[in-house]
Amino acid sequence: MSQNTHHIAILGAGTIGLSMVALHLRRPDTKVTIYDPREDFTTQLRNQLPSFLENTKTTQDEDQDPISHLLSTSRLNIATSLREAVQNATIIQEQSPEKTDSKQSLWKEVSQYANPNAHLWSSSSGIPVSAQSEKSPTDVAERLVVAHPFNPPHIMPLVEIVPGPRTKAERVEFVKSYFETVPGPKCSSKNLDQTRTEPVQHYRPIILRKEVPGFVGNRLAFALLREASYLVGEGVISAQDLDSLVTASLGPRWAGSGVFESYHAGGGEGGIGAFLQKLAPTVQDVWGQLGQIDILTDAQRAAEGENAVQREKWRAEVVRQTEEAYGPEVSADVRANKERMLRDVLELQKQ
Ligand SMILES: NC(=O)C1=CN([C@@H]2O[C@H](COP(=O)(O)OP(=O)(O)OC[C@H]3O[C@@H](n4cnc5c(N)ncnc54)[C@H](O)[C@@H]3O)[C@@H](O)[C@H]2O)C=CC1
Ligand SMILES: O=C(O)[C@@H](O)C(=O)[C@H](O)[C@@H](O)CO
Repeated sequence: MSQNTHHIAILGAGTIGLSMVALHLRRPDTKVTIYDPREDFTTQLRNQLPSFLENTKTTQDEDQDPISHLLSTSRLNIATSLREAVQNATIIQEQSPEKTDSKQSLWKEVSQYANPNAHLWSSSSGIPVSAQSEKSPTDVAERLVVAHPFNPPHIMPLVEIVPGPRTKAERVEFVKSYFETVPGPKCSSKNLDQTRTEPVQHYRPIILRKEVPGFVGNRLAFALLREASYLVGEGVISAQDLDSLVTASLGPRWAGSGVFESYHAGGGEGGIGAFLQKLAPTVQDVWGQLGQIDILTDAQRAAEGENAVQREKWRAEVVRQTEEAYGPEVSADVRANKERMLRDVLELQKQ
């Protein structure tokens, strides 16, 4: 194994943190130190991490307990404090709870113990660098970049890179080139052509040109979630039928062509310009009538009391119907099947 070029401190090893560990360990030139304050962390690590690693086949002996193998070779290390995790790291990546004050405190503590040249990455879904670095020394704002993954990062290729207004360009270039050179997951389906001789880039980092709350991926996803929730709440369609509608149309379409390329094709002669011209009345009608619903914070709900019920009546219906269709939570078997499908779809995209 090559000399460890990258020593990565993973702060927060929940859903995203563990998936990121599997992602980073696919590079032969990395070692990972994990820190998480939860009391049952080591148990959770041993129970959960192997399923992520099985997709990446990082151990030579498939029968060997992968965690013990990684710990014995020091490719994986467990820290008992944040200070221990970051003190020798070249890259520090947080996957802590999506709370601004929590991330601000984390970076402030990191700045006390980390190497002043360490790269600082946040996996946040929507909290920008400018907010996260507010309580830290200036150099944190210059080093910190959001590298927002889509779940599960050990498989999903998007890394949404969101620099802050003071993030130095070389920090952005580094995170982009790092993820571009992370090997992809193994494909699951044997009937896909596995004869490729040259590796194909798997991760697709995309750099945003300015900060916006929610970045881009989640703004798009949450716009669809809002309309979908409105339509279910109004009784127009069931949650399960809406999901089927998406997987029978938009889902497969968008696996091959994005929003604008799809409408460019849909416009026929004249492309998207013609599409927008021809469909303008219908599109404008729909845009003018999209669902205006709210999702309240606990504080807002408490403050509004009875009124809150009206503003978010859709929520109870969406939860009820989704649980009725799919059970109280997604089972491990279903999750594994969806991941297998995802790996195959991504393999097809490369062909
Ligand atoms: N769950 C998802 O689908 C995605 C989540 N994200 C983002 O990733 C981050 C983590 O999300 P999840 O993994 O879903 O959360 P999670 O709740 O599964 O894991 C968070 C972990 O952070 C630990 N933690 C709490 N305080 C900490 C601290 N001060 N230092 C280190 N660790 C600490 C907790 O013990 C927990 O294990 C959030 O910012 C979230 O927005 C990004 C993309 C997708
Ligand atoms: O959808 C995803 O995987 C990411 O875009 C997210 O950030 C998550 O959905 C997040 O919003 C929920 O934790």
